[in-house]
Amino acid sequence: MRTEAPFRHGTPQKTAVLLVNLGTPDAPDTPSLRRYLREFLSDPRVVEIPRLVWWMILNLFILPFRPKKSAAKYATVWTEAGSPLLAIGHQQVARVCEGFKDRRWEVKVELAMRYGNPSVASKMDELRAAGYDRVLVFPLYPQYAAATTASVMDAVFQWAAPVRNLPELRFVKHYHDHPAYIHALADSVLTHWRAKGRPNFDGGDVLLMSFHGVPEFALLKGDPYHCECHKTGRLLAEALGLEKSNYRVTFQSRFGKAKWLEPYTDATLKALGQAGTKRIDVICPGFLADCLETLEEINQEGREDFLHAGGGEFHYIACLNDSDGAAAMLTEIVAQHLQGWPVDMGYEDAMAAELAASRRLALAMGARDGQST
Ligand SMILES: C=CC1=C(C)c2cc3[nH]c(cc4nc(cc5[nH]c(cc1n2)c(C)c5CCC(=O)O)C(CCC(=O)O)=C4C)c(C)c3C=C
Ligand SMILES: [Fe+2]
Ligand SMILES: [Fe+2]
Repeated sequence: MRTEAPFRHGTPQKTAVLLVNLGTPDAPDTPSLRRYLREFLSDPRVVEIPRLVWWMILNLFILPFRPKKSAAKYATVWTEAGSPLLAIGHQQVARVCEGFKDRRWEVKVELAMRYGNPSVASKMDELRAAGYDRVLVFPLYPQYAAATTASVMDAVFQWAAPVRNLPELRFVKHYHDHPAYIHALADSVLTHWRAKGRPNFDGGDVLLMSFHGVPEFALLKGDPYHCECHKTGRLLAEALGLEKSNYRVTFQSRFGKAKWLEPYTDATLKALGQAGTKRIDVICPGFLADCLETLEEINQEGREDFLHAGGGEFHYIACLNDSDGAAAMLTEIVAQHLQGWPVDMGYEDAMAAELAASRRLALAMGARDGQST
């Protein structure tokens, strides 16, 4: 148990939300990748192989080779603001803060990464030191998986173990079928179709929904991830008015030799290309933010697989990122989970927020009027 500051009576009740995503290396270079992959792949939630056997495989066969290859891939998607996953995460935090201001809510929003920086423990420490006595932990994965969502929960419990005076804690488990999530996804597809034209589904075009894979044994051992991905796929197809033959649900990013959830995205892309499919649109609904797995694996490698195999047009539909749909959805889901916790601003802050909101509205209307002339 750690030594803590003495308890004080009468401290105001404050609420915080911690958005958590997977994590990313600090830089697209081999040492950073080795550090990141060591932490990520040492998590027993991620690789469920007996520890001693896995320790040998990881240290003898993976960490000497994979970091260099992965660093080269990260370099192709790295931006001036750093890793896309982290940079977009910060934008998402800003959008949720805006959403709260509009609701006249005073809720602190922070971002943490399950692996790498900023760590879950460092953010929980900061929140506790600043007196946040209620924390909603929101793993940003729409579909629950032990390898991702439960691992975020583990990180919070590990942080909590030596703490005496714990904050109240809540967790979002998943939102794979939340109407605001499905609506945001459908809206992003429709926006893409408005800009690029709607695929000719009667002519065999396909909307491919690619989710990150997990080993097949996870499904057999009771992990709901596979079912939740399929439910998201079905609800998105319904929202778009698609027939079953118009879309596919596939799984990407296979790691290691075991059988993973099928059908695999890369094999499907090649098969669709070989079948002479004229156009496919690819969306990755399981990723809230664009990252290596979407920008490199799908939009670069997947595109090449499809076109090389003889496919026609390849369209990549970006993740929800910091879109209005993502902002509305995140704010809505957080609001539902904060019920009963103190969130309201004091009078003066509420007035300032009112002013800022009317300024934003005036600016938006000005921009709209400017566009239409
Ligand atoms: C969206 C959900 C994710 C699940 C489920 C998931 C499971 C999972 N992943 C690996 C191995 C790797 N994943 C890597 C990158 C990566 N994975 C996710 C998301 C899920 N992973 C994201 C968002 C990212 C990208 C992070 C970024 O910085 O952009 C990597 C690292 C990259 C590489 O070296 O290829 C590995 C390795 C396993 C083993 C697993 C489930 C059991
Ligand atoms: Fe992954
Ligand atoms: Fe299933």
